[in-house]
Amino acid sequence: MAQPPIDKQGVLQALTSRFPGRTEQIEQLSAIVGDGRVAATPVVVHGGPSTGKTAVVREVFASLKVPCAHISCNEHRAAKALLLSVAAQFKGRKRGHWDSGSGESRSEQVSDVLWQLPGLAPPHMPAHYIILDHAHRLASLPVLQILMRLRELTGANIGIVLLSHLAGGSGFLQHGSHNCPPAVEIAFPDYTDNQLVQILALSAPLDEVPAQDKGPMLAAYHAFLLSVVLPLVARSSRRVEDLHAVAQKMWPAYLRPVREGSAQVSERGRLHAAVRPLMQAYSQAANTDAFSGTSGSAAGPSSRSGSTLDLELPYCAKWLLLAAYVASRNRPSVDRRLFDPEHRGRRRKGQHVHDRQVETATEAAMQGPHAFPLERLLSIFWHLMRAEAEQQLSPAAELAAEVFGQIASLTCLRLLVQVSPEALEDAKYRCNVSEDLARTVARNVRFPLESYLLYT
Ligand SMILES: Nc1ncnc2c1ncn2[C@@H]1O[C@H](COP(=O)(O)OP(=O)(O)OP(=O)(O)O)[C@@H](O)[C@H]1O
Repeated sequence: MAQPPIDKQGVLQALTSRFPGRTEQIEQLSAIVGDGRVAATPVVVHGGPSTGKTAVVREVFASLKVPCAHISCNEHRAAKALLLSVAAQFKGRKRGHWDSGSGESRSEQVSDVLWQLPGLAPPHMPAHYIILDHAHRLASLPVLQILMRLRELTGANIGIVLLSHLAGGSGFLQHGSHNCPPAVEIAFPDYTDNQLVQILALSAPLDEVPAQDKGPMLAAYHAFLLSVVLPLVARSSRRVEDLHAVAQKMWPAYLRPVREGSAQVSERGRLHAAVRPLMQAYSQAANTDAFSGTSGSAAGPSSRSGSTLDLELPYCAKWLLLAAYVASRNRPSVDRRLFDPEHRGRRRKGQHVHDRQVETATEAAMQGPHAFPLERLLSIFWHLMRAEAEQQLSPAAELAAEVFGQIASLTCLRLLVQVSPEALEDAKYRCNVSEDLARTVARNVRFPLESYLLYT
């Protein structure tokens, strides 16, 4: 039976009211995938954790009824498993149900699966899409190149949407894959406080509130989010789920005076006083928690204890953190002196910190960490890795493969902060870890940090 035509305007309206703060992104994505033809270029949807990438992209596809396979690169990174899951989801869709791929023949070769694709998404039919979630985890793996060039390689009418914490232009697509076509980028910036309030207010517990009281109750909920939930949580986490969980815990206490008949819903001061003990208990609990407590404190992640990080961070992340620390403390002009073999040889003869260095170190400490482009971070990281490989302390090639995933993890932990999310080619980062912490990590991996800090 023929499908009724989609009311695109209605769909867009419904999507934008369902996802506050994402109107522009919904319109951009719908314009690309909504016309039934294949996107000429891959699409990279990028932004920090919990910025709505997965939810928005899935809903846009579902609402516009565009056929797609959704793959999480946290689960699948091997080419065969990934392609089998794509083929199974496309087949399941043809059969009218979704199939995660569990029943597929595991004896098939990658090439067998590839050649099934033109039959599942023929060139004369509407485009099918692969949505690759956490795509930065495929950076530097050959399967990413295959996926990016699927249409060219197989002739199937398949487009690709990559969801990632990193912009494609920031490097994860380019690294080792020069043949990839250029991508259209759609940025999902962090939400403002007002946008978070609008999002959280969508799930305000109003079901049991009589119709005539819903307006005042919703206004009270907004006030509650702004005066209780955001101040308590938003500095350590801006994840919608975290904020929502705290809102659920605190709301009954905030509303207790109204329930007991001792205050009106409009008496914000009295409602706030009722929830204050619970807020204090929450802050204290957070402060004694070595992880969330310090990240939520005014001092931020830079004050985390080194020993906690020693245990938590993977080896590759420690080297990235050290590279970031060096990048944020030294001026770019000293990189050549540090990493050029000739200069390095000279430095080895006298590794003491000279008087001038002590002065400039003090100046640098007063100025705080500099922002640096991703490209510079990677360059310093590769140099450190090369030095590490020379000393044969660890398998540097394996570390290199993990690098983009670890950058994303450090960004999630806010040890690395992306300071210019919109500027794609020159996305900039800042490393906020304290000197003590940097030294602890350096000691842990036996890295002579002192001799890499030239400052000027
Ligand atoms: N604008 C929004 N409106 C309503 N809910 C939202 C919005 N943004 C995020 N959410 C909700 O927040 C949760 C996390 O969103 P989602 O998983 O889409 O984020 P993400 O950017 O894909 O995160 P990650 O990169 O960590 O996978 C989901 O429950 C989602 O519905």
